[in-house]
Amino acid sequence: MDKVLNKGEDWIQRNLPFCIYRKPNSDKVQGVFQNTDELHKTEKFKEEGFVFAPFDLSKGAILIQPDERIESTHILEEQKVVSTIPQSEEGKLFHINLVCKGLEVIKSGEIQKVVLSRKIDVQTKRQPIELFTSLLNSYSNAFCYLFFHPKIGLWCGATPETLVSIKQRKLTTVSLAGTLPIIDNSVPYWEKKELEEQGVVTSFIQEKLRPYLKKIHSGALETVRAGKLWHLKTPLTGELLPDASVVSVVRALHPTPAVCGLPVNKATAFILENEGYDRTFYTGFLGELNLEGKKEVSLFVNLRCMQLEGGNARIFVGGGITAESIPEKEWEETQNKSRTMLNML
Ligand SMILES: C=C(O[C@@H]1C=C(C(=O)O)C=C[C@H]1O)C(=O)O
Repeated sequence: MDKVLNKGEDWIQRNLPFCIYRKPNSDKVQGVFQNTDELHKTEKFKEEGFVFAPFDLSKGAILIQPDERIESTHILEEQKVVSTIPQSEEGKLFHINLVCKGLEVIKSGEIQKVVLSRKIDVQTKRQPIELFTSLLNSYSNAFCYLFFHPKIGLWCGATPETLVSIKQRKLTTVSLAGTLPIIDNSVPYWEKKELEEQGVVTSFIQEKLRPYLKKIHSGALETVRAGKLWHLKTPLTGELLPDASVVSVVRALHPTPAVCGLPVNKATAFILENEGYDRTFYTGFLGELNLEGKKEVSLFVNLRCMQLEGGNARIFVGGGITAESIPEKEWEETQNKSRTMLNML
């Protein structure tokens, strides 16, 4: 077995914290391993390590200290595993009611957009390293990871969404929203609803970043593939002003309306009151923090992910609700999104 995967396996056996991961379109698998089971947190994002932050950032972002770091090259293999797990209709009524409630608040004018989500519990016999290998082979353009901390749990995912990357003071992020299933590989026709929804996310990010950047450049709107789904994406770049800190940028961006809603405070309150479960680390973010002493970060939004516990896999899925949303379609969208992880089990 590959040395990074081997070490991950070893760290699970030894009950020690680590994250192994591969960045989008890279063949490099990297690992950050901590030698004690201490739970470290970061508030200022100035430390070196791997950060794993919850949706509710006030609960504190976890930091894995880079006591050991290794990397290797992963050669893609054809993915042979095809899931036999059927899609369940469980939770449909609750989710549809939740979307209807969201729509009422949107129609009252109090909220413009809210991202509503749910969890799906399924049994699996697959082992964490085996699952991570399947993610690597199936989702080459995603950020694939396997995270473990004995005091937090075991998570894995293949996210299509960058929160923010900062290299030599150059900032890169994306506005990602709008979802359609991939059918026959043909590029989809985007309706007004999706285009508007994604436009709102783009404007929010631009506004939020303006105080920290010299200039902000928006690239062309693209249709991108994430597993069996299409999304709309606008790349955004800029140069950080000399006094702009990483923590201020992260706090300005998180949570974006792609995972929370608008206005952020009201959408957050609606989510916490009505979703009926705790998102914990789903729609939080994760990634490299100042590794090798460089003031560089590479953070991704924790989407298309699941938490593994014993033989249970808890998959998390959600979607943006706006005035034009149709509850039944929103349910289907979460079903489609769940396939990204379900197909690995
Ligand atoms: C919330 C999720 O995805 C987010 C919501 C999207 C949407 O509403 O269309 C699209 C991509 C993500 O920004 C998820 O995958 O669970």
